[in-house]
Amino acid sequence: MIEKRTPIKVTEAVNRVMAYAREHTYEIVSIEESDGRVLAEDIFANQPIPPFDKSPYDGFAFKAADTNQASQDYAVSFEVVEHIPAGTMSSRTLQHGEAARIMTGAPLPRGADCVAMFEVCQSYEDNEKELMSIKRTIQAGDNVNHKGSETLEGTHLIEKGTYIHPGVKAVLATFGYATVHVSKKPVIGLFTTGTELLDVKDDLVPGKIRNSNGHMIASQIKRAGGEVKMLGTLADDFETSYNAIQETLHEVDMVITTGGVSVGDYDLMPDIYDKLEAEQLFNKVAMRPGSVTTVAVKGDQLLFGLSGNPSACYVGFELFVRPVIQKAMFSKQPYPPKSKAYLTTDFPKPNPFTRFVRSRVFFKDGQLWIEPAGPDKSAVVTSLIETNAFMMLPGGTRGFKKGDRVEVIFLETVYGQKEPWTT
Ligand SMILES: Nc1nc2c(c(=O)[nH]1)N[C@H]1C(S)=C(S)[C@@H](COP(=O)(O)OP(=O)(O)OC[C@H]3O[C@@H](n4cnc5c(N)ncnc54)[C@H](O)[C@@H]3O)O[C@H]1N2
Ligand code: MOO
Ligand SMILES: [Mg+2]
Repeated sequence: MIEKRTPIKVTEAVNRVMAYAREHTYEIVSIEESDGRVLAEDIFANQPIPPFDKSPYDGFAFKAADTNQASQDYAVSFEVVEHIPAGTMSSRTLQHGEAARIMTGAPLPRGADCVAMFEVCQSYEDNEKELMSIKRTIQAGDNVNHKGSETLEGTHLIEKGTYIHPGVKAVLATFGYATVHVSKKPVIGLFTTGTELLDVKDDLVPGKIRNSNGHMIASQIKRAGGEVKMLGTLADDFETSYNAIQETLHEVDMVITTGGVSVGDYDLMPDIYDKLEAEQLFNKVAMRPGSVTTVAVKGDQLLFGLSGNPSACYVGFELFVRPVIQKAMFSKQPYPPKSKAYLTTDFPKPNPFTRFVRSRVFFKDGQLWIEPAGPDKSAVVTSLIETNAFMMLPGGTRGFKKGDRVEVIFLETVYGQKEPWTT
């Protein structure tokens, strides 16, 4: 008699796993190497932006009050007493009737309170003196980027847990962060299991297949932000598999195995978990594919027993492993974002369990549409080519029609959402 497994809801399974998700430690990397990493520190403005009153235009700086009498019929003249390129502080204080020729980004000279663009000024020379005239009034503060007008010193600007993208890097550079505290990538030990598995370099032989899960999951780990420790393929032999898994526990933050979690004669993972004295959080989830996904915990270390079937394996990773990796990296939004889209085609299959259909989501005419990416079978690998989302169909439903609104879980995005979604 095989053991009877009791399926639990996906949401409950995710919650059980996330109860063991922990923030990891940090490491320091150069700003150049920080792309795609996650900030492990809050960033406060250690200076105002801009750090000084500066000109946003190429033009002239002067005292605005000097233009009070100016009009289309009456030009006010200034003597141009200095030139201020960007990067240079003026050494003098402007007096009434004096102007400084100033470039975009240059600091305003003392005594000046406005800037007029070249386009509204007339430059000329008289008696070897450099002069400028203007036929309009300018108000104090016009065309000045005031110190601190963008950001005051001390402002909390970037939250720990923020994904580092080009815009974040621009701000880090502004504040002089040559090195950045980023979350250390969690190291995930990855075993593939199955006597039938060949290496990617091997020629096919009868009865065997190439190991695709290893490369797929390694890539999913990297996409989720983790670091992979490839531990190779284990034949379906209890002792060698048990020893290999046991030995690796102290070298990695968590372990993923693929295959061997169902009820077959060579599905060894449940017994390996028992011998490891790891507690199984669940061994059956009310979902398709990936219903046999098993997660165990030894001490506080998570062991993910993903299904051997490629699509089930893929789905199991995104639902259960990805949020743990995200949490380890301080993400405040560890769950894949969810929205709704219009179904492009009939999907007549009934859904006894929550179904995660590997799908392609896209925009058309301002609406989000979703279509199944290929045959919806757990053993299928080719439907993963076009997959950038899951269509999540609730358990207990009887099939869907073209044009129905269905739920979408996005996979190809670095932005998650704060709340776990419910099925
Ligand atoms: N009597 C029952 N049989 C099965 C059940 C069940 O409930 N009762 N569940 C089915 C479901 S659902 C799934 S999913 C699979 C899960 O199988 P396992 O997780 O035990 O995985 P394996 O038996 O090791 O392999 C299944 C399948 O996947 C292929 N595979 C395995 N590893 C890889 C790899 N690295 N790369 C590519 N393909 C791989 C393997 O050759 C098998 O074809 O069990 C059902 N059976
Ligand atoms: O767990 Mo299986 O993937 O439901 O097909
Ligand atoms: Mg099996």
